[in-house]
Amino acid sequence: MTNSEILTPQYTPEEIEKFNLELENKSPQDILRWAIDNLDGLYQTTAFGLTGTAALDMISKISQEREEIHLVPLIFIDTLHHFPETLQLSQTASENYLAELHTYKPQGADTAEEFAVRYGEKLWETDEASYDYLVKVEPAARAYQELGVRAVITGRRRSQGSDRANLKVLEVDERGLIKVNPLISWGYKEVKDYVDKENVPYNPLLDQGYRSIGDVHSTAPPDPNAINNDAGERSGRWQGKSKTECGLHTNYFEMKKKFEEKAKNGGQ
Ligand SMILES: Nc1ncnc2c1ncn2[C@@H]1O[C@H](COP(=O)(O)OS(=O)(=O)O)[C@@H](OP(=O)(O)O)[C@H]1O
Repeated sequence: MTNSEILTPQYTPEEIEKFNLELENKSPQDILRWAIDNLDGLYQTTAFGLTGTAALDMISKISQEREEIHLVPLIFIDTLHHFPETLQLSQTASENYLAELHTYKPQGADTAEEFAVRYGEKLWETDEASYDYLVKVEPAARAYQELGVRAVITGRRRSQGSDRANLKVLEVDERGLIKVNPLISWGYKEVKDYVDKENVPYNPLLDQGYRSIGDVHSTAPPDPNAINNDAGERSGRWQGKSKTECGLHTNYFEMKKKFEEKAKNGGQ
């Protein structure tokens, strides 16, 4: 762990707890207004999932009501294994909303082929933890450091279940990074209704039955019975495995330590 990876706190734990009590019953828009007004170094980290695009639209409307041009800048981690539809949406959505987009990729690879040459074929099958570290965790940490990120808006919601069921509006991670979850209390249908009503651009794969969209090799449409059912929203991810998170929202220092120890032992 290097000291430069630990952020100076913006608020004490007691203040964060107090803000959480105040924000718990607020609308996503009010949570976003609060975040924009009260957090330094604020970015939106998004894979352009339905929740993230809804939040982007809300931020754009807040900027309009305040007659401000600048939106919260976006961070997209291009794992090199996304669907073409997701990559296209990252371009069209950021351009439509005039939002500054910072795209980060794994170190030393620009394409899936280059990634395979450098780190091994189908690394997600042979060493999933190292894959997660290389494609998401390390690029995100690099983005946070290079851009001076101190707080991020995420698209996680309680209704997505598993580890997310007990989310708080504000969380402070092990680095001191503040994570804001503005749509925390919305279900899938509420998000979709908002997106439809406000004509928010969304991933066309949703119209083919997909719900939660990550890498091509670990994403499938959920069972049709789970469609529009909150519990099933993320059931198309990592099918047949107990895994429910990609590492981005897991303890950073633990992920990094495991990866570095493995690398030192020649990947064993
Ligand atoms: N590749 C990438 N780049 C930037 N940010 C990302 C990425 N993957 C996940 N996220 C952030 O995590 C939110 C939840 O994503 P998912 O439900 O797809 O789960 S997972 O993180 O992939 O496990 C997701 O919400 P959305 O904004 O709705 O995409 C983001 O805030």
